[in-house]
Amino acid sequence: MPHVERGMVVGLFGGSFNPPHEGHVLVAEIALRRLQLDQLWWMVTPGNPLKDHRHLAPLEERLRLSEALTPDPRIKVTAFEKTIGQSYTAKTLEFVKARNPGIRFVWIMGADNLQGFHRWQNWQKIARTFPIAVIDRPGSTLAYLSSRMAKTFDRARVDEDDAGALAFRKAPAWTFIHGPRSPLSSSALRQRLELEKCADHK
Ligand SMILES: Nc1ncnc2c1ncn2[C@@H]1O[C@H](COP(=O)(O)OP(=O)(O)OP(=O)(O)O)[C@@H](O)[C@H]1O
Ligand SMILES: O=C(O)c1ccc[n+]([C@@H]2O[C@H](COP(=O)([O-])O)[C@@H](O)[C@H]2O)c1
Repeated sequence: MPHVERGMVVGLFGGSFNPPHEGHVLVAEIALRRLQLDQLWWMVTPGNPLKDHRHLAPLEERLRLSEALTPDPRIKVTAFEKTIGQSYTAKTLEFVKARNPGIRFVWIMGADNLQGFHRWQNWQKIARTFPIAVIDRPGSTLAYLSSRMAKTFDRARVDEDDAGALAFRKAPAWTFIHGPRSPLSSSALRQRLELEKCADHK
């Protein structure tokens, strides 16, 4: 787990990063700036519990590519979930919180994940324990209108103009951050790579 100093504000950005891309970097940059983070932990998951792992690249490769994409020293690329044997976010966050007293954490995710957040293990516990920042993504901008998470925690929504203080709010507290958006996705990149491979073999 990355080293932190007491009093820091740390964003936790979990993902498959299969492969990582500039859309992820944009999310990290927006989160660092708008949430006024001291650090952002780019947490490469051993495997999203809800995704098929057949096309998941090895963790070492996803780590290496993530590191190459993120020169900002405030971004700490880590795969500590593998070390602690965890892929459920609720469990990981419980562990992180217990190990780091005096640190303020914010969970960060793209707007597409807001739509399915109610299928995550102990999702309500996550939302009642950690402030959450949802970053806009093409195709999911209106997700907050329909998602179960947004409806359940409607009254805990914080105006994005106050995102800089989100880490200091008592959970449940969440915000939806609009701003520059990237249409990139790992699945599109994987598809393109497959097509290129097929073309090479012709
Ligand atoms: N272009 C993007 N804009 C905003 N958020 C994004 C973008 N791409 C990924 N994210 C967010 O980054 C986190 C990690 O995403 P992930 O590694 O699954 O990438 P992905 O591009 O969504 O992958 P896939 O296409 O395989 O589902 C998630 O919270 C996801 O919502
Ligand atoms: O804990 C869960 O049930 C859970 C279900 C789906 C996704 N997650 C986490 O959400 C993060 C984003 O996942 P992904 O695959 O969209 O990049 C990553 O850290 C996953 O481990 C967690």
